[in-house]
Amino acid sequence: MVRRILVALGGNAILTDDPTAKAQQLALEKTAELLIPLIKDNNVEIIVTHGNGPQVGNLLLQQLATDSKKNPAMPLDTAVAMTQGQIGYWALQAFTKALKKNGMGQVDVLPVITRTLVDKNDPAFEKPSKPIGPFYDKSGVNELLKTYPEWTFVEDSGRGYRRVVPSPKPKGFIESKALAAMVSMTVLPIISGGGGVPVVQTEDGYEGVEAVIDKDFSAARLAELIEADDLLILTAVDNVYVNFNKLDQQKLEIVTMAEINNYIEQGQFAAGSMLPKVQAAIEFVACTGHAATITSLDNLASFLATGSGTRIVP
Ligand SMILES: Nc1ncnc2c1ncn2[C@@H]1O[C@H](COP(=O)(O)OP(=O)(O)O)[C@@H](O)[C@H]1O
Ligand SMILES: NC(=O)OP(=O)(O)O
Repeated sequence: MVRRILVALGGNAILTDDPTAKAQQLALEKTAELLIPLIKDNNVEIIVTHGNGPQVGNLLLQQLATDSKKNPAMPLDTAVAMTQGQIGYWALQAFTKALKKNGMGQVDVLPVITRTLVDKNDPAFEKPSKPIGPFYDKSGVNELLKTYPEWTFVEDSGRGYRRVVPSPKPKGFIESKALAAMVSMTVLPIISGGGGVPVVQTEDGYEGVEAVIDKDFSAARLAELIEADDLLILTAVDNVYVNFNKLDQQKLEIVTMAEINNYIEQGQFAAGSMLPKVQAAIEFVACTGHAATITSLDNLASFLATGSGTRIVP
């Protein structure tokens, strides 16, 4: 039986300390190599989705640095599509190379631009919560607020401040039939990057909106759509912790839905970073009865060998 795994790549799988294209491409090459043991000789097919928070925020800043009349900044939905294309292209190069090197050149890697439906009345439009772009210290934030007083910033898990934008919940995929049909042993789809381009329904179709969808929520929905056996959320930490970053922090290994919901009620997981991952994992487990795992790329080998990482089970 083929095991189907939806892999959601977090920011650090793509962007490390160096935001140059070259460094991000190299990071993705390393990521692709680390994912190969998952599929090689294991009768596993993977479907990859990825974040775009750092890249879409950086792209907006880059655009604001030019003459706005001659070269206007693109709206956020277009910037999401641009980063889907950007990261999709890098992933295409990286995964093709890794597959070929490991004797799986018959697999075609296929990144696609896709749209994700959101509700135009989602309250998230009034309450920006999705961190994008670089981290700032307090003085950097104050400096930016002089030019962009309408921007909102939040402190992000002890790592500094980041701009936040609206992040409505994904309600479905416009291209759902094509996405489901793409999954096979000879295609490695890179889909719904950056959560998908956010669109709302209009009388005659769909219209892009100013938002960035959380890729962990869209990953959970996507995993349900393609009937994945596993949802694997890869981020910078090997495990989810309670009392994170405190002296008595404790890593979670196998954790039931009841236990994890209890930790959510205690406020153990930071909004905009770990909370959406945990909530996305819960959604997948509740909907499918399968387990979901949150771990790091570096821990992948141990995950394969022993199932290590934080595994949320029914
Ligand atoms: N309770 C927690 N346990 C583990 N990590 C947490 C916790 N709360 C916040 N975090 C932070 O959340 C980060 C993952 O979120 P984020 O960086 O937004 O993800 P992504 O990898 O998708 O970009 C971790 O690297 C860690 O710094
Ligand atoms: N769109 C999104 O959730 O991106 P990150 O995972 O990079 O924050």
